[in-house]
Amino acid sequence: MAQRYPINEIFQTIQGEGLFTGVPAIFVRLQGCDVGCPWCDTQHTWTVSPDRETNLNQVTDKSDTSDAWANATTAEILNEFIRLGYQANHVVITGGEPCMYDLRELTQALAVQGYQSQIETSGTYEVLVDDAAFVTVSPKVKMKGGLVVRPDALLRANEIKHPVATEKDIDALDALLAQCKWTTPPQVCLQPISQKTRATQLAMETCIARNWRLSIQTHKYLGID
Ligand SMILES: C[S@@+](CC[C@H](N)C(=O)[O-])C[C@H]1O[C@@H](n2cnc3c(N)ncnc32)[C@H](O)[C@@H]1O
Ligand SMILES: Nc1nc2[nH]cc(C(=O)O)c2c(=O)[nH]1
Ligand code: SF4
Ligand SMILES: [Mg+2]
Repeated sequence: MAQRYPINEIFQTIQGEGLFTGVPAIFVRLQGCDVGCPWCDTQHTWTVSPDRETNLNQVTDKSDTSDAWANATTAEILNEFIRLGYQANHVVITGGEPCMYDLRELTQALAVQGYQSQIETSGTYEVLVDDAAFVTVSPKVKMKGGLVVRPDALLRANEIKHPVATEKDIDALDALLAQCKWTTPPQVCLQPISQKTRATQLAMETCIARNWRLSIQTHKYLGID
């Protein structure tokens, strides 16, 4: 039986974060996350509630954020891109926590159809994706229930996009980086949490000192999805 993915929303916009900032992208947001970051900007995706299941056309290009979700196969997801006339060839799979699901079928099909896929993950689950997928791991400092960033997820990362509020977040990142033995180290980006002035200042200063990249959530400054 074909794998199904719980879809919170599908929409086309500009990638607002990380190394691909500015790239037109189709976003596929999956429902479900048990990491519980207190500052998470997508808390409506945390719970997969059976009584909030709906049809796929209700969650594509939806105008508001909601916890409604639709189960869809890879073929149905790809058909939605065509039906909606999307032109972007970069596809961002995010959530929620997309790596709660086996993403190999979806990312392999995207590659066959000529799309480049990018996964946004916290690194708390095994990253099951096509070899060609670009993986962005966003480690979290203190996670609920003792969840940790998996070393294998960090090793698969093409980019580490670390959320920053205070110095302790930089220290936690340094400790993580010291543990990993990469042959090609991933790009490190610092992303200030919730556009806070102090966090942005700290992230900028640290990026300059370490030669890292600053990732501001440009879509929030632009007022787009
Ligand atoms: C909503 S998460 C979904 C994907 C996955 N669960 C993760 O955490 O990477 C997407 C990205 O948004 C970041 N993020 C979430 N809330 C944020 C906030 N308030 N300020 C800055 N970044 C935030 C996360 O760290 C992650 O890089
Ligand atoms: N424009 C835009 N860029 C993004 N980059 C990562 C996002 C996410 O929620 O994972 C996101 C998002 O929600 N919107
Ligand atoms: S892991 Fe991602 S989706 Fe889950 S709570 Fe944290 S920021 Fe939100
Ligand atoms: Mg977002």
